[in-house]
Amino acid sequence: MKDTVDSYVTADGRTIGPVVMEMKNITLRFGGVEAIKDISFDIREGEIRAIIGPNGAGKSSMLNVISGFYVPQEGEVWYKGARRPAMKPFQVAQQGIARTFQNIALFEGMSVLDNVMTGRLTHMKTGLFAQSLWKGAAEREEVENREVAEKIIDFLEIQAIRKTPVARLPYGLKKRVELARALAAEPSILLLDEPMAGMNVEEKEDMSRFILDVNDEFGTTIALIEHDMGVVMDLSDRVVVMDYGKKIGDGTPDDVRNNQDVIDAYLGVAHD
Ligand SMILES: Nc1ncnc2c1ncn2[C@@H]1O[C@H](COP(=O)(O)OP(=O)(O)OP(=O)(O)O)[C@@H](O)[C@H]1O
Repeated sequence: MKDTVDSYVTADGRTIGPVVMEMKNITLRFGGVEAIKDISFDIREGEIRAIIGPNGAGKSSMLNVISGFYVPQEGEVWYKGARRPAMKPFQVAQQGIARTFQNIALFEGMSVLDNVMTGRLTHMKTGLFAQSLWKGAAEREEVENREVAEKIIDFLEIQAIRKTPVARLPYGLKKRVELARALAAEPSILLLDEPMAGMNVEEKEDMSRFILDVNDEFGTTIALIEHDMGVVMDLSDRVVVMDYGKKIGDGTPDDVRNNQDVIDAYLGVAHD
């Protein structure tokens, strides 16, 4: 039912809209290695969609296809009802798709606020030339960008460290700053690359809460990849499971939890 209806309301009262992104028969090779083998799935507006799988399953490769870092040899990416041509990552970002990275990619010497401001770059219309001609527009833009950045900093409860250089922050907070920077782009789809990796239990709980709050408050569609099946089950509306580059499960957390192929993959049952 959920695959065909335009929109539906979840048990916790959130509205999940129609399909916003569709991966159709994606195959990605690195030389002789097929990292993704003929995988199709979709992402609906407003949902939290997880892609999970054991080590080497192809999750990062898939996230990199969505964000434009890799162009698949076969298959199509459809976004907002149109086939997306091969694009550079910055063009994908301009289309409203923001991401975080597994190995935090922040400017360590810059303050939290300045890092979050870099997330506004895709929104900056006034180039250097225009700025020199028309200072007023550039100033207005700066004020607007700062307001968005400050709102997100408040929302993610990192006001107290807004002036602190990122290098001085513990790992869990750096991950939160990275989330803030991605959100500053006001994305339609937010891609999270193993947002809970390397975190302790408390930090994982915090991150889960912020992901849920972002989705609820801003209505942001979220697609995340995660190694650990447990942490995403409570968080996600639907889950794609990959193993050895193939899709072995796709559905609600309960669907995939009861899927024998998924159970085998996580228990390390031998493959043909
Ligand atoms: N740039 C690359 N060049 C060559 N092979 C690659 C490259 N990136 C990934 N692979 C291979 O593609 C397969 C899928 O890797 P990928 O990193 O997408 O899996 P993953 O599910 O994200 O793994 P992990 O959970 O360990 O991060 C692996 O066999 C990997 O060795």
